Amino acid sequence: MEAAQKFNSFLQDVPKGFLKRIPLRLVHGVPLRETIADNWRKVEQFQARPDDLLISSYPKAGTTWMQEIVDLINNRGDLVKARRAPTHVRFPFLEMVLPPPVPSGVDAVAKAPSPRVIKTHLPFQLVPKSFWEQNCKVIYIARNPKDSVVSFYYFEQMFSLQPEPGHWEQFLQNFMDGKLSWGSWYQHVCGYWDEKNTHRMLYMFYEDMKENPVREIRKVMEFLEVDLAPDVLEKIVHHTSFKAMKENPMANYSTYPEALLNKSIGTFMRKVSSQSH
Ligand SMILES: Nc1ncnc2c1ncn2[C@@H]1O[C@H](COP(=O)(O)OS(=O)(=O)O)[C@@H](OP(=O)(O)O)[C@H]1O
Repeated sequence: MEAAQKFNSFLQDVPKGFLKRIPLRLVHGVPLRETIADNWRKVEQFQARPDDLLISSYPKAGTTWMQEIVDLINNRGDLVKARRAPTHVRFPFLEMVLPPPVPSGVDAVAKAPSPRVIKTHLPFQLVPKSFWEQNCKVIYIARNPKDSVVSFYYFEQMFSLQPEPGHWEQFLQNFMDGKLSWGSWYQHVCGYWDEKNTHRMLYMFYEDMKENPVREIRKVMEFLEVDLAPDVLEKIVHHTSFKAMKENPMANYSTYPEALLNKSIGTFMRKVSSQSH
């Protein structure tokens, strides 16, 4: 909890006026928040280490869910260790830029001890080259576009730095045109799919994880080369269920600063949609 308090306390020093919705700017043809675009050189030049694990997805595809699964696997099902800090503190978000003095994602990764588990929403072509040079493992999660865009729409209303989502019809059109943050859903999921056999990549589907979590978590264990007893696997399945994570303040973003995530509008984990079963 201490780490979360530190993260939140940074925001008390943020000058007024920094907490506002930020327009997007193209970075190599991909729309990103201007603050991310301004910091782009640092992201591009990021130096990965061979034992870094990258967890990547288009926004709202189940990144947080995968982060929790990976953390519990890495900690052999130890709940106390997995609850040492909230998601956003446990896993630095590579391209994230929050108002100063909050450290950027690149700076947070640099401070994290190895082996590092790093989050990104960058499309394949924007992932820093060093990840591939170092032959890092990557877990990619894809979710169907309908649920992704609905989830994104609600999230954009809550997250105070993202552009105003506006009316649903326009938001949906922007999604289909690849004009939302992190670009085209289609190019995102296809970009990683096309490269999945040329890199150490595990390509996962949100819907498969819902359908059969035991089977899918086993895949992640194999990929991470961790063998766990059946009862530990069962424990991980239980603690990474939607219900358990929604009730876990270290996994449900309820500790995220109110100034950034307006929780009076909704919750990070909304509900399990019908398509997701
Ligand atoms: N355990 C579990 N089971 C099923 N679904 C889960 C789980 N954990 C997170 N979620 C849902 O994933 C959505 C958030 O996706 P991300 O974590 O990728 O969001 S983010 O882009 O990193 O902000 C968001 O989807 P919606 O509820 O549809 O908005 C979360 O509820």
